[in-house]
Amino acid sequence: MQDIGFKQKLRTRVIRDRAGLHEKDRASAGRAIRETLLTLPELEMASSIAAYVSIDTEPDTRALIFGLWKRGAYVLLPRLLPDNDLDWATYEGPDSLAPGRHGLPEPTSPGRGPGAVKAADVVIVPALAIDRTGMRLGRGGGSYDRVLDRVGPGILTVGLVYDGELVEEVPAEPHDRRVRAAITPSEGLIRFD
Ligand SMILES: Nc1nc2c(c(=O)[nH]1)N(C=O)[C@@H](CNc1ccc(C(=O)N[C@@H](CCC(=O)O)C(=O)O)cc1)CN2
Ligand SMILES: Nc1ncnc2c1ncn2[C@@H]1O[C@H](COP(=O)(O)OP(=O)(O)OP(=O)(O)O)[C@@H](O)[C@H]1O
Repeated sequence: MQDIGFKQKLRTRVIRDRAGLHEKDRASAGRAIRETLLTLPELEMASSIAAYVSIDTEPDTRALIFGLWKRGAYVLLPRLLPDNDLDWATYEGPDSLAPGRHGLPEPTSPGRGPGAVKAADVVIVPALAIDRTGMRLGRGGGSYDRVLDRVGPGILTVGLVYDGELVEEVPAEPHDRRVRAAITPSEGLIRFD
């Protein structure tokens, strides 16, 4: 119970700190993260990649998604379902997104079901904070805990955070799932196992 309060405090702190960032910080963080990802061997070899379209103050992922698609990868993007689970559909270019629930930019192509993420070779995950064991704090819908549960053991799951969001400890509840790596703009890729 104490952990739930701590989780909410950490979430509020990160969201407040992110609100102080400027558009250029978001863009430059996105650029650094994209550079790291586009040159990562696992990404270069991946034929199918699950990603997400950045919103608000998240590090920008649009150029990353476009870059992956341009080089011929099959990019899966989430669609938020009523129970906060995620459906997956393919990115078909910048004009193939439209606002869904909460105004999230979502793919307009047909949904392939929550299980479709199992076909991804790499899964790129949003996060507010990640600790050095890979424990991750999200928005609180539990969407990605379900996603990470479905993904096989050999698949790279990577959370994208700003510098300073790689923290000492993210409090964990039993349903929480770890990512195998994180990327920060300054440190690049950090693997946890
Ligand atoms: N870019 C991005 N896409 C994502 C996620 C994410 O964290 N980032 N998600 C990660 O799981 C899922 C969407 N989850 C979301 C859940 C709530 C809100 C949201 O803004 N909700 C309220 C504010 C808070 C609230 O009332 O609870 C709102 O509409 O204002 C947005 C996304 C899937 N897609
Ligand atoms: N496998 C699951 N099936 C259904 N509900 C789940 C599952 N895992 C977690 N949840 C629910 O979702 C909520 C998750 O809260 P938590 O604070 O852990 O989310 P989060 O990991 O920070 O968010 P997200 O993964 O959406 O970014 C809890 O209320 C939990 O009961």
